[in-house]
Amino acid sequence: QHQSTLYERLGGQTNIDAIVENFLYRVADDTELVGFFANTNIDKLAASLGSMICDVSGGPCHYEGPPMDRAHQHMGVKDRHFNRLVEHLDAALAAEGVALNARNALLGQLAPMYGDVMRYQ
Ligand code: HEM
Repeated sequence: QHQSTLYERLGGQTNIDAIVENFLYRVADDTELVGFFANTNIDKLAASLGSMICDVSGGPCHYEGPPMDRAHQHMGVKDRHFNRLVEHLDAALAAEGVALNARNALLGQLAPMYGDVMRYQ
């Protein structure tokens, strides 16, 4: 049987880009989170997130943005913000047709970044 990579199970880059868009709309609609992104270039953020998801899912990308501790330093991120963001990502994955096992696999790749995201809060 064909062994598909997580990248393929996410639907490749076209669907990853749709997932990122869907996710960013959910964040924009969340009054607890949107303020963090007030000074962020959303097009650049979308490209960076798309590259990171491609990279960690085994796709043909290499994330070249800043490390997660520096990218999030001194934002005042709390656990509840982190959890909400993960919920929005899971909802975006589901809305773009990603199966439960692939959703959990991607979230499992991102969850270990918690320590880095929180390092300089
Ligand atoms: C595992 C969890 C997370 C991952 C994988 C992640 C990933 C990323 C990535 C790849 C970037 C782009 C970095 C760049 O290219 O400059 C970024 C930026 C950003 N993240 Fe996260 N993030 C996570 C959690 C969070 C949380 C919990 C918040 C706050 C609610 C947050 C808020 C932001 C903001 C505001 C930026 C933009 C910073 C700027 O304008 O330069 N992130 N994140």
